[in-house]
Amino acid sequence: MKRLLAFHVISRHTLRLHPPWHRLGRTTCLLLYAEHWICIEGNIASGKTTCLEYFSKTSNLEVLTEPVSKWRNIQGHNPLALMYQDPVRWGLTLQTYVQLTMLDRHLSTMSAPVRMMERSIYSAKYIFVENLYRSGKMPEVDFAVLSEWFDWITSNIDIPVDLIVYLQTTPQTCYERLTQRCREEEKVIPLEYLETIHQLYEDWLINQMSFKVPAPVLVIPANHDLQKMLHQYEEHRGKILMGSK
Ligand SMILES: Nc1ncnc2c1ncn2[C@@H]1O[C@H](COP(=O)(O)OP(=O)(O)O)[C@@H](O)[C@H]1O
Ligand SMILES: Cc1cn([C@H]2C[C@H](O)[C@@H](COP(=O)(O)O)O2)c(=O)[nH]c1=O
Repeated sequence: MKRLLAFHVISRHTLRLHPPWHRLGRTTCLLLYAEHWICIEGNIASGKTTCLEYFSKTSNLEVLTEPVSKWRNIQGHNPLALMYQDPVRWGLTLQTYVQLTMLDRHLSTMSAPVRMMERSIYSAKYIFVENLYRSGKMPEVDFAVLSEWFDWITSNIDIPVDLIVYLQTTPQTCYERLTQRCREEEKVIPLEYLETIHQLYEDWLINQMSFKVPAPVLVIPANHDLQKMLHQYEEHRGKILMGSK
């Protein structure tokens, strides 16, 4: 039992950064693989936070929401609002901070064997940085700096992801939910923006033709009303939490 508790506070990256982890007992090493890391992915306002909220009532499960509040307030500045106002000028600023805060989430000490996290360092790069760059709103040099940072992080630090749950919606549904949520910074978002983000997600996770997918993908259709969504989460509970069929 002691070993089990000890295991909970040792994450894989800690072991990697502080060798020699191979000296740990055999039991500990076996238990390492009992960890289960799930990332919930989807377009803006697709229902990720709502999904996390629902699963947060599950025992032995830790939920990590996106650090949006940090993106809206760093020492009194709002890089999220700045980016929407002037993406060419502030895209790098926001995305640098997103990358840092996502990495911090990935590396934070686990308090339960199952961890469910909203988005990931991967989608920040493959969806949002990529979108800024492809749409001509991120200068080439900014994209190069972010890309080198991302490549360094992902080749030198172990970022375990065991399952990606993709909440698949239409851009129109997200537009309606986003309008209803009414986050101040996002009032300038047009439907076309959500269409582009949607396509980037589809190419990454469904068509798997743009970037490496770091884990198996479970697709959950997410246009449905809340009741049906909760029903679907129950249906998929085993698959999501344990990776079982
Ligand atoms: N299945 C659903 N049907 C209708 N509205 C929903 C549904 N899921 C979430 N919402 C609402 O849509 C908005 C965005 O949901 P949220 O969970 O914050 O999305 P995300 O975290 O993906 O941005 C919120 O106002 C939320 O209450
Ligand atoms: C990861 C990431 C997010 N954003 C923006 C997109 C949205 O306006 C918010 C996140 O809200 P959501 O409801 O959880 O989708 O942040 C961004 O601009 N860049 C990013 O890398």
